[in-house]
Amino acid sequence: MSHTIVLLPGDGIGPEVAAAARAVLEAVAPHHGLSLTFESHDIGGCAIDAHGDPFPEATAKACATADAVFLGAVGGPKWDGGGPRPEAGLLALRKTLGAFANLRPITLFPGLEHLSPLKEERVAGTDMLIVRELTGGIYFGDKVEGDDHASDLCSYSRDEVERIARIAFAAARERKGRVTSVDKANVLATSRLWRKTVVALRDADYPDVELDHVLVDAMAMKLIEQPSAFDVILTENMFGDILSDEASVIAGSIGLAPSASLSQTHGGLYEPIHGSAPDIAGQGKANPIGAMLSAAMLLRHALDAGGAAAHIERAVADCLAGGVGTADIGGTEHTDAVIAAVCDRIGEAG
Ligand SMILES: NC(=O)c1ccc[n+]([C@@H]2O[C@H](COP(=O)([O-])OP(=O)(O)OC[C@H]3O[C@@H](n4cnc5c(N)ncnc54)[C@H](O)[C@@H]3O)[C@@H](O)[C@H]2O)c1
Ligand SMILES: CC(C)[C@H](C(=O)O)[C@@H](O)C(=O)O
Ligand SMILES: [Mg+2]
Repeated sequence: MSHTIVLLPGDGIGPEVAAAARAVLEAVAPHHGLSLTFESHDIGGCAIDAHGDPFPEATAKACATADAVFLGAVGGPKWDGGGPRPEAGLLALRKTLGAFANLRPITLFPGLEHLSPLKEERVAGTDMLIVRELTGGIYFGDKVEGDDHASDLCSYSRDEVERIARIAFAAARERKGRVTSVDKANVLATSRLWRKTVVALRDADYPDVELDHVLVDAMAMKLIEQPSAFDVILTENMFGDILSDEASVIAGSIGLAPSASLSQTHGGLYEPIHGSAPDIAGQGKANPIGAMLSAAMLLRHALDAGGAAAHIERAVADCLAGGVGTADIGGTEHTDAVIAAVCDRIGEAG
């Protein structure tokens, strides 16, 4: 049986890293008896330019029927001057797929400890999973946008909190058994509902999982103070967005960080956590590793192909340990050379 993967390269470095995801998927597939079919569609700024819409109907249809969707990145200064926003296309995609559970693993690769802005002894042992709620909160509440006044409503229901918390508790059981829930319960009503719901769920269904709560401002500090203290970090949409960029740099570079956005009704959406990086687009400087590791997450979560996922992850780790890399991780290679090195390694280790 062939699996259909929709590629949404998007804008800026999006096409460069989407090519990396496709390359590793094509390299690994024959070793694991997988047959993959790829389709590419427009989203974001390029879709505004071509169709006047950041999330065209044809893209929505293709994504809905695909086994999984891979997205490069959207956005850029070209579309910042008013009119439709590229980012609206990504938010509509996440909502349409019901991709509520955004998993952002932050792993320190052996041999890359020196890249962290933190001292090596402080960063050693860092291995955390950020579980970010992705289809609720302030991103999706009612908006008022006027010249003299604007507002964004932040709203969460108990059900929305419970379903993302279940993902975090289940993940913790497969890891070190600890969840840190991050909120702003000293100020926000949504955070107080969040905390109450998370505590009740843990007590009822996950009493074996250790749970603590940290306010988001303190969390921004603690991540830097002691990143290795954390196992699973559970948080709402906007806090997760911010903390995951911070955490990615602790492990060396935002270019290394992958993500999976899981749905109850679809195979999910897979994307590196970085953006379209207009400052380096088209120069061969984009680190493709986050995209490749997102492709591995796609294999594991959407296609139940854990062996193929681990095959990509081993090839990536071997190449990084061997000093292959783009400038953001201290290397000298062009994006395409990193892609070629990882694909060669996949072939050798087949
Ligand atoms: N998922 C997405 O599509 C997504 C995510 C974040 C930002 N964005 C959009 O991207 C645009 C640019 O946003 P930004 O500059 O704040 O964030 P960004 O993540 O694009 O870039 C931040 C910094 O990280 C660097 N960087 C990012 N990815 C890299 C990679 N793979 N390799 C090497 N360096 C990398 C960039 O060069 C830049 O210096 C905005 O329009 C924003 O809305 C999109
Ligand atoms: C582009 C933007 C809508 C997006 C987000 O905030 O979710 C991005 O920052 C991310 O982290 O995927
Ligand atoms: Mg972000």
